[in-house]
Amino acid sequence: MKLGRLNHIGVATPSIEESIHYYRDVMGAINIREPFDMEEQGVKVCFVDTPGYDGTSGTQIELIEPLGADSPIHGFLAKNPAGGQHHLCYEVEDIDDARKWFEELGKRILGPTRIGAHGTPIFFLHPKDMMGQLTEIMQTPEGDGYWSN
Ligand SMILES: CC[C@H](C(=O)O)C(=O)SCCNC(=O)CCNC(=O)[C@H](O)C(C)(C)COP(=O)(O)OP(=O)(O)OC[C@H]1O[C@@H](n2cnc3c(N)ncnc32)[C@H](O)[C@@H]1OP(=O)(O)O
Ligand SMILES: [Co+2]
Repeated sequence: MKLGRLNHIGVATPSIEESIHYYRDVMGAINIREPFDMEEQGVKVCFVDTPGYDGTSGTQIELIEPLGADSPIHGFLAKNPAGGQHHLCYEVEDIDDARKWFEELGKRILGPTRIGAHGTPIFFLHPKDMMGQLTEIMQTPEGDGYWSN
């Protein structure tokens, strides 16, 4: 398996609205995308571009706020009420190959492969098997050209 780009840093927050003010007014972020709900994933999501992000490549901050009683990030926010760094998301060329790779290494995969916030297949790896880091693996969007260079 080949490690791809760091697509985004997931940052849990009790309030995306408050976090937008922070990234805009304290951190001087220029491009803050429209928040959107992902009910099936139990989160409201808002992407903040970091310098160098050009719409397809570069790293974004992915702000995530709990959505619904079953949100998977309630536990994290109970332990970290102000929020904070929640997960890292790396790109891969083929999500099925990557899933097989981690399964063969005995890493716990959290739930099924499903469609993530960028509209491509993703899965999560348990932090306890990944040096303490909740890790999201995401397939690079079609037509991106990253893997053919
Ligand atoms: C999909 C849309 C979007 C995208 O990019 O496409 C997203 O990224 S959505 C992100 C939100 N969704 C998820 O995080 C799904 C995967 N997460 C989970 O299944 C849970 O959050 C889980 C299992 C990682 C943690 O569950 P819970 O909070 O209920 O806590 P546990 O007591 O079960 O945790 C066990 C153990 O892990 C530690 N932990 C929990 N969260 C994290 C974290 N983010 N980073 C590092 N470690 C974490 C927790 O403290 C426990 O450790 P212990 O030493 O036993 O206390
Ligand atoms: Co994510």
